[in-house]
Amino acid sequence: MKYLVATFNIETSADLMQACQDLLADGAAEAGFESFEETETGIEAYVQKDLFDKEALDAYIADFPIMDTQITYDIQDAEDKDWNQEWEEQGFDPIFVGDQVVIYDAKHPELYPDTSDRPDIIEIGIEAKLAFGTGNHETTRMIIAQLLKMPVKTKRILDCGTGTGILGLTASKLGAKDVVGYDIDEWSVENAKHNAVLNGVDNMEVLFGNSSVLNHVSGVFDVVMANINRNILLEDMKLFRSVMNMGGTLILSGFYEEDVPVLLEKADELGLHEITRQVDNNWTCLVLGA
Ligand SMILES: C[S@@+](CC[C@H](N)C(=O)[O-])C[C@H]1O[C@@H](n2cnc3c(N)ncnc32)[C@H](O)[C@@H]1O
Repeated sequence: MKYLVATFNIETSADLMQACQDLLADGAAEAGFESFEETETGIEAYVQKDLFDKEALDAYIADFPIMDTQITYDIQDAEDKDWNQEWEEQGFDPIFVGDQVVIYDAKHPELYPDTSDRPDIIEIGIEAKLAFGTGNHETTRMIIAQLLKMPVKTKRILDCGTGTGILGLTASKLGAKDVVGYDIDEWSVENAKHNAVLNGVDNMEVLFGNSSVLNHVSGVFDVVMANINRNILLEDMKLFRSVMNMGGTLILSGFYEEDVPVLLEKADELGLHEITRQVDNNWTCLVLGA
């Protein structure tokens, strides 16, 4: 897989730098970028060559939400290495969500968790490859934590932006009747399907595409989960709402605490109300009820 690396330079005042870095990362993510790293003068990020949407990136920069900010970037081929292999070789340590769920690297037996004293714990093996979702990120863990508080047994669950499939797999292991996941990244779709097989989950369907796939999914869902980013959530909340059943729940994450008001405003327009929220390291998870 060929990657490009971009070095973004942001000219702004010192007190706005962090906000600019965060916003730029959001915008770049929509143009296909991943693996963001803050530098002293901006950010550095990687993008798969065939996923790079230059037009979207340039449009975002041209219309950057913080005034009087100059953003330039330099982009070149990333060192040609097998990212996939490097990621897999590193492995990741088991990640516990409370004492009910543990996510472990299925490729690395030496990193398997010792759960002998917790016979009831739900174990989820993930081969992450390049997809997002090992439980290492606050947003993933918060959604799982919220899911654990809900009646999931026999419910229908939708996992938007499924990544490795981790949220859908957890729902399935909690006894969901069936799960539908989707992702705009083909690699993630393959990875989520693979992880479903790995975990013996046979009631999770994984679709390729954005929220428009929901127009072709029949029936409604009891729980809709989406860990994407503020702008996509704002765009897609109406569709999410349209596939929720009466009394259904929407769990959102992938945004910062300062984004809550605008998301709640949208929720209100759609007849959704806040049930609870969780914040971890400024990342936020909102649980909304119909
Ligand atoms: C932050 S990751 C979340 C992965 C996983 N659900 C988790 O919670 O760890 C966001 C995922 O959404 C996908 N994505 C980004 N924009 C999307 C869109 N418009 N529609 C569907 N998926 C999208 C990305 O490819 C990525 O896999």
